[in-house]
Amino acid sequence: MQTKVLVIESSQKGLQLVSKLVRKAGLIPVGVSSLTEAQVRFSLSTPEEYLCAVVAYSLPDAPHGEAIDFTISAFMPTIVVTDRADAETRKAILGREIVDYLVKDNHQIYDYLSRLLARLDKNKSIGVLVVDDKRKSRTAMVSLLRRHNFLVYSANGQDEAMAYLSDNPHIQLMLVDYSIDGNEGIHFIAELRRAYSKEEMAIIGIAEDRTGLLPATFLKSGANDFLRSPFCHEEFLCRVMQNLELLENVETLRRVANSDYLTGLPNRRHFFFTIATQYRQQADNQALALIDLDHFKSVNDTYGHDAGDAVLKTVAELIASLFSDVPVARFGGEEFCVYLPFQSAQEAQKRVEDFRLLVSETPVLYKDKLLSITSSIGLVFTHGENIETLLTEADKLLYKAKSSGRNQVCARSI
Ligand SMILES: Nc1nc2c(ncn2[C@@H]2O[C@H](COP(=O)(O)OP(=O)(O)OP(=O)(O)O)[C@@H](O)[C@H]2O)c(=O)[nH]1
Repeated sequence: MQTKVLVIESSQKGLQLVSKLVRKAGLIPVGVSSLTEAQVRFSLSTPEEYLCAVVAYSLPDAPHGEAIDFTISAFMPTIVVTDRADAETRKAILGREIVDYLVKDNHQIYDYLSRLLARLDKNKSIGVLVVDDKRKSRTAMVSLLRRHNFLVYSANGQDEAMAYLSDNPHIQLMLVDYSIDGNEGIHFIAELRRAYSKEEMAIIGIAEDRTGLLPATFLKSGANDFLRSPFCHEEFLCRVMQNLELLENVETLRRVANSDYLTGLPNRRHFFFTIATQYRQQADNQALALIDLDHFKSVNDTYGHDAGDAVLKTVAELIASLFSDVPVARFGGEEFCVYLPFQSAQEAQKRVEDFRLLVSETPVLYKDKLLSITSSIGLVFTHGENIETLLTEADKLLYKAKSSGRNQVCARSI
């Protein structure tokens, strides 16, 4: 597991600060104050354990970036921290194959370093596709992206790019050059947008653009962003990072909007949306189970609200594991719902009955107490009714299960 970050910094204060940021990113700092110490530490450990290195440009025993050369030669993605922002130092740093460099002149850089470290870890599972017909610029972009731990693919035109896309669903970002296949870059992006929304695939258009007109054309054709070439290393990486962060923020919002905060199961709205979009054509042979825990109020009253929450989470886990192949939801309170498409009445009845039994046989451990729970379930089968009718009928059957003594499944066909 690559969870360690080698921090080489001679100032004690700097070492402490960077180590704190490394920990904040969920990683383990290994701090040393000189190149010699770094070499010793590294020789005593397994290289694969290191995600990257954060290295001060100038150290007492390595005044001209020699520590950077060491970490790069040890195949560690290297982030450089420096006090100096002069052109000569910048040139000396960027001449090496580093991930990025940070000048210690304001506090924002520490926030940036924190994001960068978290990204290097996440990037290992993110695919980036470079589509450019010019080998030199394609290779340069690939090299920059690899240093950031991305899974990088490169194509010289649309056909090759499409082949990569169909084989690699983890590709989330594309860099598309204007000039591919005879200046077809913009057209290609417009075509890509038929299959991939801006929220699922970020596309950055690239062009030399002497006219000033291309950025708008790219953006109007579906690109998330535009980069004018030749571009500098830093702008390229900032845009890549920013576009991926945007994609992730959208994904987080979507997840929060679609799921129940306590159990993580889909919520009622998302449940209906899934059924409406994924099962629209298949109304035959479907079943719906409405599940309600028995005497749940007394769990809260006797053991407290936290105990009630623990019960709800356990039941949600059982639902998620037994019905992982079908839409499920927490409707609210202690009520859950399971939709079973393409299943005979016998199959659905067996699955739901197995679940009821499992709940009754799975006491929930809360602090030092074992809490027994049971559930009542209304189950309805149909060959053609819509989901609203199924729900109304399942509700009636649930009421019957409650009034007939609880801990049972009441089922019927409609
Ligand atoms: N701990 C906890 N309790 C909740 C939550 N949502 C709703 N409840 C409680 O769930 C209880 C539901 O009580 P009732 O509707 O009377 O149902 P019951 O006690 O299970 O009775 P029957 O359904 O008739 O067996 C109420 O006390 C709610 O306050 C939650 O997220 N966490």
